[in-house]
Amino acid sequence: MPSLSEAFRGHPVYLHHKHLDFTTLQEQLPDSYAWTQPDADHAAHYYHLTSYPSNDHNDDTKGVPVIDLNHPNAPNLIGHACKTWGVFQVVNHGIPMNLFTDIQRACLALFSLPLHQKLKAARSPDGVSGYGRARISSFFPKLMWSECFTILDSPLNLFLQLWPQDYDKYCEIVMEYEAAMKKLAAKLMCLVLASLGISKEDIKWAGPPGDFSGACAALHLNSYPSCPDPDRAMGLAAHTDSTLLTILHQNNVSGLQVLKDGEGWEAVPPLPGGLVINVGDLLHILSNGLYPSVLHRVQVNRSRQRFSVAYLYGPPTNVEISPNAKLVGPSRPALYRSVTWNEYLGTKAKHFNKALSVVRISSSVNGLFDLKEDQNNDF
Ligand SMILES: O=C(O)CCC(=O)C(=O)O
Ligand SMILES: [Fe+2]
Repeated sequence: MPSLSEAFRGHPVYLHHKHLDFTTLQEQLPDSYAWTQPDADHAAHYYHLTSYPSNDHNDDTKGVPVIDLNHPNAPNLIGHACKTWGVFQVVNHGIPMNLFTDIQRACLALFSLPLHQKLKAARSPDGVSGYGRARISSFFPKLMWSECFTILDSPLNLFLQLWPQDYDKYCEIVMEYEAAMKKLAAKLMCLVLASLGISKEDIKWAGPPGDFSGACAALHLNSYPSCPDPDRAMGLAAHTDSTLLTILHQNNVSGLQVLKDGEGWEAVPPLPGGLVINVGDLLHILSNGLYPSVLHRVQVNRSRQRFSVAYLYGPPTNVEISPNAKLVGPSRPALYRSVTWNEYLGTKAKHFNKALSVVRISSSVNGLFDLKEDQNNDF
């Protein structure tokens, strides 16, 4: 089985822009980072969207659902959130607060290093681990106001470059964070599957103990520096994740937005200790289109640096993911052909915003399965 690292390396995207030092760009937004003309309406200009007035009679318009993982009805609440939003926040997830404080400390230390030091751990042209721009940058003509540090498996070799003396303590934090996320992701998988009427026994790669130990994952440490002209800049452009699930921690600076069908962009406010859970493209496929993979983006602000840590979780790279048999029937044909994560990453690298439609086999059923054909999807 190819490791996730090998899977990425097999499907490179080309990030040809040279790196700029954000600390020297605090006066004026360079044209290469200006996504809108001065005075243009940001969201309407880019996505032909306007915010619709919210409908107070409908619970689904009251913001991204927040779910207590210890709630006895958690699977149903999660199912409803996945179906209507493709995203929810969880609290009472069992991850201790000090792990968030530690990982934020690591982010601050890492992104505060001088550019020449960060570039010692730069992503290689065909690789995915290390320091650089978001992988989705290659699909856009303008640059994003963000930096990303991607970690697959162990951060050791990368951190040795950044902190020849101090690498150990930061490695420990990242490894502990990854282990905690892996456990939580398995728990979330069980809840999400239960919400679809699927048991973990139905998912072969979950393994006999049902702990999903063969799962693969990557970690994105993201930094969004304060920006001199936030209305014209873009922190991270709209995309969906190529994962089953993404677990996202954000520091207490807002900026994340998700697209709610028929409503426009909605902010996902940071909750102390809360985690944002995104439905990714592979879960969309597994659910036979019942759960939309959420389109999300990040906006920046003038005065505060934002950090986020995204745990991108998927199956073993060579396992076929297809609409689950329990969700397929005469009145509900399979909407997608089966695809491995490895193959899907290749489809993403080539077709980006059309990747889901490339693996789709049936165009529409009673309007139930509403694929956003023109959305931007990426890891
Ligand atoms: O920074 C965020 O809130 C989102 C990050 C994200 O979407 C990603 O890393 O894929
Ligand atoms: Fe994302």
